[in-house]
Amino acid sequence: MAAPGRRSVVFVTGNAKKLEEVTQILGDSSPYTLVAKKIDLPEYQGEPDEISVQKCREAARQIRGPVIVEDTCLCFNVGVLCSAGITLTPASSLCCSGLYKLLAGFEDKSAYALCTFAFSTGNPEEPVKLFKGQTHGVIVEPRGPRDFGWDPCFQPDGYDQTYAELPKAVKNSISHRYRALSELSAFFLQSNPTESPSVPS
Ligand SMILES: O=P(O)(O)OP(=O)(O)OP(=O)(O)OC[C@H]1O[C@@H](n2cnc3c(O)ncnc32)[C@H](O)[C@@H]1O
Ligand SMILES: [Mg+2]
Repeated sequence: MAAPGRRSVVFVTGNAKKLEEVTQILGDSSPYTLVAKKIDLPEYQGEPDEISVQKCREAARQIRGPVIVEDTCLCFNVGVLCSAGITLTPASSLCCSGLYKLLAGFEDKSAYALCTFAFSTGNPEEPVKLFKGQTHGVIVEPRGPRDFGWDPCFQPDGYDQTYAELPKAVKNSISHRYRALSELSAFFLQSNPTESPSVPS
């Protein structure tokens, strides 16, 4: 239940680790309460923006009200395989060691994690708003706990530990998710200054 006086927004995700991070990033002091709904939405294919819009529209249709969804993908920069980059979605997901091996023959192991939050007012006539965050890094041989997706094989630029090895608080202060959530919070601040979510700076 949302605390009295705090705005609540439904966040639809089927991923408990993602929800855990979002909750930690927003922190207790946020005047904004996330009401999590575990719904396994279809895994749409396409460009990241299209995926997020479709996912959000479907979530809003099911919830019948304002809703947030989040979509994350790991994009490789190797121009040889695909000039637009390769996006890892669950439909094409590989285990971490597979991911590293996939890039083994390529010199360019750079990649970026892209997170997109999508917000719908619940009105299908209104456009879905997108808020994005990116963190750049390299794909390395997996290191660290393997409890969250590709964290063991993504080493953010400027660090010698992978996302999985870094303390959670550090990942949550530099991550793609943190950056996208900052954009979302700024939007809520702007649109409703008295009842808005905040991301600690
Ligand atoms: O219900 P949703 O929110 O869609 O949850 P999902 O697990 O399907 O999430 P995505 O489609 O956004 O994510 C695609 C894959 O990327 C993984 N992933 C997402 N965020 C990650 C992160 O911060 N670190 C590592 N892996 C992540 C996730 O576990 C999925 O296998
Ligand atoms: Mg998904």
